[in-house]
Amino acid sequence: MPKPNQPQRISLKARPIKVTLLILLVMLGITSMPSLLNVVLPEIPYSIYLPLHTILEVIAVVLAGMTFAVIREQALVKMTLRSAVVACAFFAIFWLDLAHLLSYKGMPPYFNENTAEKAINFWLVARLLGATTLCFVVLPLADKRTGLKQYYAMLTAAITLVLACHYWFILHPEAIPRTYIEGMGLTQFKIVTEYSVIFISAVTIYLIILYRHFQRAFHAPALLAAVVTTILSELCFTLYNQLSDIYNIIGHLLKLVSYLFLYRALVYETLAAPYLQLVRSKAELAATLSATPDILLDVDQNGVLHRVHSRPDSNMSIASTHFIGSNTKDVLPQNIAETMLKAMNQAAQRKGCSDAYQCALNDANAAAPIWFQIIAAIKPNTASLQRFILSVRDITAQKNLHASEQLNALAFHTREAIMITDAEQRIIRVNPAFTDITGYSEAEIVGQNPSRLSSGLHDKLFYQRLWGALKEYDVWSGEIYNRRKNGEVFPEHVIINALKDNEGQVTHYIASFNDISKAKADQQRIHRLAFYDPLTHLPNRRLLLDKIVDTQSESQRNGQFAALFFIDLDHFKRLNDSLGHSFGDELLRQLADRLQLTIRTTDILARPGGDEFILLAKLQTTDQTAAALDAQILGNKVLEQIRQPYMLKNHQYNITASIGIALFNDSSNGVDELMSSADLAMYHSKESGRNQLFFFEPQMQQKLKQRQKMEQGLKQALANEQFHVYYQPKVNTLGHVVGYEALIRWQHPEFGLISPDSFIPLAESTGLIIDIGSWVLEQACEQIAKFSAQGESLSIAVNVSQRQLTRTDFAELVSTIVVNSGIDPSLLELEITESMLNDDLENTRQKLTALSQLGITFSLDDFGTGYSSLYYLQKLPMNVLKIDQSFVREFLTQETDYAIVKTIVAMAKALSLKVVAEGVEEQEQYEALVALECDFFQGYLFGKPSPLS
Ligand SMILES: Nc1nc2c(ncn2[C@@H]2O[C@@H]3COP(=O)(O)O[C@H]4[C@@H](O)[C@H](n5cnc6c(=O)[nH]c(N)nc65)O[C@@H]4COP(=O)(O)O[C@H]3[C@H]2O)c(=O)[nH]1
Repeated sequence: MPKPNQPQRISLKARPIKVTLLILLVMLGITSMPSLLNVVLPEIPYSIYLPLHTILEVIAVVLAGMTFAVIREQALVKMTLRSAVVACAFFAIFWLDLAHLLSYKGMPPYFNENTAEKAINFWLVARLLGATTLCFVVLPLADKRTGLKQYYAMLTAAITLVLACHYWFILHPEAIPRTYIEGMGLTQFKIVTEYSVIFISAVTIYLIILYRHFQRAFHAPALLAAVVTTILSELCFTLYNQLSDIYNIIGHLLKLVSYLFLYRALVYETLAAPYLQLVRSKAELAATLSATPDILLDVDQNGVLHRVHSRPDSNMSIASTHFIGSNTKDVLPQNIAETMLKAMNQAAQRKGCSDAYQCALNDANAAAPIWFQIIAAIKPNTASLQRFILSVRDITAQKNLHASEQLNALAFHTREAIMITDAEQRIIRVNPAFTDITGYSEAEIVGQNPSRLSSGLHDKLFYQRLWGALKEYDVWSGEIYNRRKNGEVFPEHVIINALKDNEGQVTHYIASFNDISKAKADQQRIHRLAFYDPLTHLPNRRLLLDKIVDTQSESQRNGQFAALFFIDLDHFKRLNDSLGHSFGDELLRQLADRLQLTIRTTDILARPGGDEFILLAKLQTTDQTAAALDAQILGNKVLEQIRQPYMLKNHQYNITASIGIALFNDSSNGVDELMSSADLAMYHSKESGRNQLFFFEPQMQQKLKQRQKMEQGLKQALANEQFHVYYQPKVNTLGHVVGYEALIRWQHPEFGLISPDSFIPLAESTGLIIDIGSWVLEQACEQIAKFSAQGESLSIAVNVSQRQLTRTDFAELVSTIVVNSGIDPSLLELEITESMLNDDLENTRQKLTALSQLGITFSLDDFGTGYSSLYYLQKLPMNVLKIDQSFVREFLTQETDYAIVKTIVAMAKALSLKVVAEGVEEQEQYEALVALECDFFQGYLFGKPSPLS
């Protein structure tokens, strides 16, 4: 059965038609045989011929009429050019054949006397029209749609043709060329006309074959048979001589057969095809329904079930058939019935089909809800109650799949890059994060091997271990350096999982990774900050201590010596004070670079802070003397390098350093002890005139131990009341005591009386100076109060350390003590050394100003040993300048010292400051200083520092 939508090719498979064509060919052979053999066939008596002709023609006329009627009906439903032309042509053919039948010789007169030519004329026009129509019918053009107007125009033309034929053939036959002459037979005109019909039919056959691939609304094999039969029929009409000739009868018979074929081709097809289509559609529908997993319900607008279709194997089929006649509201769960109603309402509104509604059935026995999809469609041509076809589909699996797909998709779109490969390690999928991190789009990387990302930084062994772990444990995680599309190498933390099937065969590998460049950079930054000095990028104290411990254990193992060099720059502070901190920093940077180039790569140069550097050098010898020699050579090299001039922003600067060296070849001494040893040696080097190196020697050890003991004792000294304040008098030009300087002493139980020079730096470095300083201040204030109580207005000068001064609450601390003591603040003088004043001068100024507003006075101690900056004198609320005793000591013999003392006095006068000369030990010094207009004097000449009894 040809499919309705496929072109109907010419195929003579249709059996009856094949047989008919065969019979026709045989008939052609038989009928043409007498002509070919020149045998004269016997004539049929006209009395028999006429009724026979009449019967055949009546059948033909009826067929033509039926063709018109059926095609016309069809044309009114679906008007194409073909149906319109065939209907109108067969309307004309019906009338022309009828006229031919009625005007046949021997029939009652048809309007006037019948003649053979009159019947032939109607016949010829009908045949020509029939052949031309068939020729048109096969053209693809005939499939075009047309309208009623065109149809009626064609019908009018057909009627006009019929009327014109009647007019000419009945009233004016003489105007028509002769077709038959009694006794002579057919004229040339008649034969040519018949051949014309044959020619047109031959063209039709050609066209049928030409357009055989077109889909056409007729049965092509039957039409082909009709056209072939027409040709045979026409051939017969060219052969007869007498009207009652046997060819004439055969011709009429063939014409009838041709009409039957035509009817089959055009009419039967148009009637049968839709019916067959309907049958086919029904069968297809039945097949579709049996294949559909959906349950189909026929429900009316009230919700009453009329029909149910479900597959026999559906688990709802039995139950559903029981529901017929029931209302969905009564037999279905409420939410399902409501959803159905919603779908039906929407379908009714749309006059068609609803959306797909979803609802869940929460079955108590089921682990999860069962999901349904419901679609309603209006059932056409239903009576008063609107009916709907509802399709109910179980979409639970689909829903679950969708949910799991969504989950998968969600999991796939993480910030973590995901790469999936097949078992052959071909990448089959990557996620957007992969593209973000690597720069490769999915299209670029799919199909490639992951080695495309390789950085080349890992060796074969690395990958062997990776694949080994994957094989054994199905998982590997670690850090890999890979390469981005732009060539940049980046670290990633990756987890690779091997996925296996039921047989244990690897099907996929899934790698998920994070770009840890930033984390690594942060880690490095934190490491740098924690272990390196930000200025010089050298290891800091913490890292150095670790390295010392490592080196100590290494030395312990191999007995080789190592040396710790304490390198302290000489008078580095001067650089900061004169040129500023940025110059100081620059020098430290340059120095670090230089020393880095001087030392071996195995040596470690560190900067624990300030102007201090520590060098840890492995000496690679087990002999102490050789080690000391090596260390000395290295130390001198370092000193030499440090001594080289520095270019600091166009300023040439020279500096020296003092180095202390401690050797070790075991870990018997702790790191702290080792550091203290080197430190001590460095101090020794400083004490010995700087710019040199000293080894830590055993006798230094004694000092070191002493220092450690002092440090421990210092912590308890205040509580144990071991401190005492000594007072040294200050006299005026008349030699009268005008005040005292408070100088602390420490009465150590083991070491006896210790001078402040020995423990103040220790107190400074440990921070104990804060409490000690406050204690001295309290003592001094108490003493002033005592003087005042005795009626003596004597001032006391108290030394202030840098650590005290830098405290933010310094001013409050001092003022509280002063206020609590109830003394006249102007009797308290705070001594500040110039070297304390470089850091944050403004802050210091504010504190001193606050205290000076209280009445407290200030003196600048050790003036002349530092930069003797006028700037400080100008900025700070100073009252007194103290000339350092180093100038006083030899000023009478040393001209420069004399000049300095003289200048300082003159400068102080100019700035309205009082001058105190320190360390006056001789009468001559005193007199000379008086002559130089010094205001006050301190020294052993007037009294050593001692307790006031
Ligand atoms: N050769 C010689 N020396 C003389 C003469 N007259 C005084 N001296 C000594 O010179 C030092 C003067 O004190 P300084 O310059 O403030 O130097 C002080 C001061 O900077 C510091 N100091 C003393 N007591 C305190 C204190 O309570 N707090 C703080 N922060 N530092 C203190 O310790 C330093 C040393 O103090 P001292 O050992 O008491 O030493 C005192 C004093 O004994 C003399 O004619 N010849």
